[in-house]
Amino acid sequence: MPLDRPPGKPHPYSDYRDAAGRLHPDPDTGPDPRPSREEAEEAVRTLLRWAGDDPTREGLLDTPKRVAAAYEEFFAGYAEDPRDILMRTFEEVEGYDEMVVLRDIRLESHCEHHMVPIIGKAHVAYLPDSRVVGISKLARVVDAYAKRLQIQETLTAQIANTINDVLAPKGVAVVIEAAHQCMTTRGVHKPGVTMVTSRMLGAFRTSSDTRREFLSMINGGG
Ligand SMILES: Nc1nc2c(ncn2[C@@H]2O[C@H](COP(=O)(O)OP(=O)(O)OP(=O)(O)O)[C@@H](O)[C@H]2O)c(=O)[nH]1
Ligand SMILES: [Zn+2]
Repeated sequence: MPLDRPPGKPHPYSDYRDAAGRLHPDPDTGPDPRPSREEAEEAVRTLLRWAGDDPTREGLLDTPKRVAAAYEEFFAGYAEDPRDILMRTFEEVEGYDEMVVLRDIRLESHCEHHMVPIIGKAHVAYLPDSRVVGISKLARVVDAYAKRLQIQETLTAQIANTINDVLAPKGVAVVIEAAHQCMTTRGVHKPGVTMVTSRMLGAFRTSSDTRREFLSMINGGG
């Protein structure tokens, strides 16, 4: 069955969908299969040699295995469909039309330019219309997108757009504040710099009162 994959994304496993919109069941055996674990470990040995070390010395023998396991954690988001996370538990509610805000969600991601950590926090809010989700699901959506190679702008927009699409709320707001290790431990070497990005949709975009209420809540005023 032909799989619909957005252009310019070589291995976003969670975006492999069949014609019915279902995720491809197994990216390891599907078309354009994922490299094997052995190939990944061999690539780590190559990088170790390139860095100037000896992958056969005792301290490095298990390193390729550890790095592959760490990559499974860092990039677990490719195997997740953030839309499913939200669809699993949404409920219809009546009578609650106030803002729901989850602030200070720990964020761990990796920059797509240098593959080094982006560490910070995300604040997510929505104004329910008829659907609400278990709040942990908002944090899971943040993780599902964060555990991929990212730039912060894309990450921010993906989280907001997904919540907007699935919950169809009156509005969504996402703010991310993060430090990029590619700016602290290499390159320009500027520790203490925080990048702040936001995406406001619906009422958060059109109503300055709503936006202000959200910003005051994430700044500790709520
Ligand atoms: N807009 C944006 N830029 C990012 C993000 N993460 C890293 N960058 C920047 O991406 C840019 C990549 O620039 P290049 O000139 O291609 O790479 P580079 O030579 O390694 O750049 P330097 O970091 O300046 O040494 C750098 O300016 C990074 O600071 C992000 O999330 N958003
Ligand atoms: Zn970077």
